[in-house]
Amino acid sequence: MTMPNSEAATPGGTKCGFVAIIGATNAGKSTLVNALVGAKVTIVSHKVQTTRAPIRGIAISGPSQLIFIDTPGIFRPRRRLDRAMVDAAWSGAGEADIVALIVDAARGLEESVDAIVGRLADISLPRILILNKVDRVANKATLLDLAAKLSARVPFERVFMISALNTDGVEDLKTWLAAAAPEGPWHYPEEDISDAPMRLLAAEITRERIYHWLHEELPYAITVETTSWKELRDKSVRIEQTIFVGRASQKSIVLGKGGQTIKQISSQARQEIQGILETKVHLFLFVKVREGWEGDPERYREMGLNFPKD
Ligand SMILES: Nc1nc2c(ncn2[C@@H]2O[C@H](COP(=O)(O)OP(=O)(O)OP(=O)(O)O)[C@@H](O)[C@H]2O)c(=O)[nH]1
Repeated sequence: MTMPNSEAATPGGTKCGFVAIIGATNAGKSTLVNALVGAKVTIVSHKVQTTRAPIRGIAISGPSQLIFIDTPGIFRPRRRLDRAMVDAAWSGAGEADIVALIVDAARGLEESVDAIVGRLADISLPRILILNKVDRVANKATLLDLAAKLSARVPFERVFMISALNTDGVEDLKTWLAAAAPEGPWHYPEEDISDAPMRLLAAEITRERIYHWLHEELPYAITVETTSWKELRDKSVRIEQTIFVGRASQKSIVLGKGGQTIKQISSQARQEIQGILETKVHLFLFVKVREGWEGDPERYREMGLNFPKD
């Protein structure tokens, strides 16, 4: 494995593994990475300063640093942004040390899983299969059946049956990944992991809240940037963020009637950021129209994506 950032080396016996998490929408990728990363929330951003694919989280297990590469769960991309994200996902998978396919065991072998498995066969890297949501499967024999069907399509080094939500089996998975990671220096210095990306994490939290409230009304991607971060004397933190939308009509959707929507988004995002920082947070959100950004290669680069050619 190449080590572009050798300055981050931790001397003696360290391991560092890139794990690409591949799965259909709703398979539980975020829940799993959050469970693996644990209380020590690190990078959970689509926009980390990396030349690799976007990173969803970093976990430390003994001498091993595990870096989870994000894969958006869109496998029928129509828009340019979606295509860029899917391309990033697959190129990320190609650069990883291990590819982990996560499947919603309660839904079984649906079409989207089938499509992913078909493409997985082209990647000549160690693969593992993670059957998630086993808490929702009453008949455990169906799990073995599903594992057998998927393994017949493409061989896996190992099959894990977990519940990311209850964290059942997550520790075993983490221990296995940590042992399987190749020897080498850590890619990210520990202090970088916990400090620098907080601005990105905070932006991501707001973006998630916007999607939560508006995913049906706002089919277009929006971006959020943390523009200011100040620690005040009373130890509280004042954060300013700008939400970029593609059109004026989207701006009014984000604001909502009488500013009600943005108020909800702001309040929930503030509480979540507050929970992570463990200090009082003042969050100020601004909405700006940035027309035509979907056709602007620079914006893609900012998000760590390549601009897809048609
Ligand atoms: N019952 C149960 N629900 C789960 C489990 N893991 C995840 N979920 C739920 O499944 C839904 C989707 O989980 P996410 O982690 O957002 O899935 P994702 O794969 O990251 O989704 P995308 O980012 O949209 O691709 C959420 O409602 C989770 O709470 C699990 O082990 N058991």
